[in-house]
Amino acid sequence: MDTKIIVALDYPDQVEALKLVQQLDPSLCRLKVGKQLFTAAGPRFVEELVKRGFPVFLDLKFHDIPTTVGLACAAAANLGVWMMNVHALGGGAMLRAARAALGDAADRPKLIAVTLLTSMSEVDMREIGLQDTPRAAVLRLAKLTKLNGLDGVVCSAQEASMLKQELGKDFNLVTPGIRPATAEVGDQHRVMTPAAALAAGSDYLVIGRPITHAPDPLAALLAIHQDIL
Ligand SMILES: O=C(O)c1cc(=O)[nH]c(=O)n1[C@@H]1O[C@H](COP(=O)(O)O)[C@@H](O)[C@H]1O
Repeated sequence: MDTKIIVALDYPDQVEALKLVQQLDPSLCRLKVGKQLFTAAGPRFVEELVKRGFPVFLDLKFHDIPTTVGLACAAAANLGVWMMNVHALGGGAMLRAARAALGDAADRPKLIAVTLLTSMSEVDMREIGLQDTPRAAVLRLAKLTKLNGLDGVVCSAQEASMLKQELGKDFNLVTPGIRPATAEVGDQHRVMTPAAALAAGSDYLVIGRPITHAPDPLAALLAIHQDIL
């Protein structure tokens, strides 16, 4: 099965992460390694997950000068990951450098750009000088991302139907901020349930705490699968 669920392995170290990974297999979910686990466990752990057959999304959200980001993307590709990301706010030159670093082989990693973090509200945007609405900012950054040859964006599911319509079905939409109806929202602002997110056009659902903080994470993952059948 080509699963659309990406479990965010937001754990303090590889021992904790492996407790969940050992219960999973690649037909159930893809795995995301983000800043916390990567900083603690390092690239060898990413390679271990790849070796176990999981498509791995390396979520380091690169945002730096174009040369640095290009070199970082090339290093990430060497780990054998399925997907990686950068911040669209890094600008066109940075996006082009990231994309160029991955080459054109059929099995290159997918490269996506974060538009506006799902934790950001309109109030947060004003604080950093962004004067438009979240939808307008996301659309603008997604267009910039597509123009520069990337494979898709990270956005909230609340923007998914607009982006599918504007940017076409082949442009991947990866949506965090996914909350089953009974889950706590936490620090996320622009959230949606798994079924609603898929109906809106999300290609992949990134889900962390509703699974990793559940008393039985595997049961929580299986319940989400049931929900979206
Ligand atoms: O790039 C991401 O994955 C990401 C982008 C974004 O805008 N918002 C967002 O929450 N994420 C990541 O998605 C995951 C969401 O986790 P939960 O909020 O626990 O489900 C975290 O690992 C975040 O780092």
